[in-house]
Amino acid sequence: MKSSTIRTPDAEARPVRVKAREVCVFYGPKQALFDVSIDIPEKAVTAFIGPSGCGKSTFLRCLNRMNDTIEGARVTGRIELDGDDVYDASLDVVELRARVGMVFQKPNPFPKSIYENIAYGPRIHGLASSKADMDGIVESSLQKASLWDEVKDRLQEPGTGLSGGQQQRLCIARAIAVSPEVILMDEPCSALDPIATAKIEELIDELRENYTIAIVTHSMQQAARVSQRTAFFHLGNLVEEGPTDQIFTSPAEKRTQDYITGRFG
Ligand SMILES: Nc1ncnc2c1ncn2[C@@H]1O[C@H](COP(=O)(O)OP(=O)(O)OP(=O)(O)O)[C@@H](O)[C@H]1O
Repeated sequence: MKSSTIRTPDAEARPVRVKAREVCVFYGPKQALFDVSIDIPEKAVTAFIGPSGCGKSTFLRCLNRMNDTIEGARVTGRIELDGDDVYDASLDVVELRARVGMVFQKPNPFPKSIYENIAYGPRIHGLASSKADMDGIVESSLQKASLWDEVKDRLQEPGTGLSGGQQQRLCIARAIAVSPEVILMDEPCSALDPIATAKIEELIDELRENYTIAIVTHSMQQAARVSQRTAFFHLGNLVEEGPTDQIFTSPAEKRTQDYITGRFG
């Protein structure tokens, strides 16, 4: 596939980082996704919305092969990251998951210190050649996740001792620490209170300057606040996708209109 660009409402055309074509997913005999094709541009947030069970998380997990970990799951079609076939048999999946990081619904820090939560990934990927190097990666990752000031004096304390919102920012810092190109977020605020949610949304907005972000959200308000592009899924189909303001104000499809006006969902 040729490289291309895509327009986001805030800026000039952005290069496409992730290309999915005719992606189908099966869980055993049951088909959960039907021929999903989408381009995801860099330095923008793409939101996946739609009613429960429509396949948003399933599709997100295709992008870094997290579905490989689900027994009976099968993916067909093609997904490219910067032109590389994500499902190529010779591709190193551990490497892929460093390039395409993931943040989950419930914050899931390792049962280790705050420092170790960040240092673990860079260590296994050989990204630091000295203790000073590693200290630098830990600090800059926590800075980028807007957590440094809150934890700099307690780096040796357990990550699990932080508040829910801090834990989620720790998980974002952990993803950032291995220098990903893409960050996937699966309802990253669903376990958080409104103040912690606002902080994460602010952070997502900052992160998009440097990363390609795809986020699954149940909240249309959140999609409208944080994303530049929105994709609406229904019953395993990608119904339509486009600039967020267009999807919310003048969608092309009646099903999208019905969903965003609360007629179902
Ligand atoms: N591990 C699994 N095994 C079998 N079926 C699954 C599995 N995970 C998801 N499914 C099914 O695939 C379909 C899509 O689920 P998915 O979780 O991707 O939807 P979703 O839009 O993210 O839903 P929600 O918003 O409720 O999280 C659903 O019918 C679901 O039951």
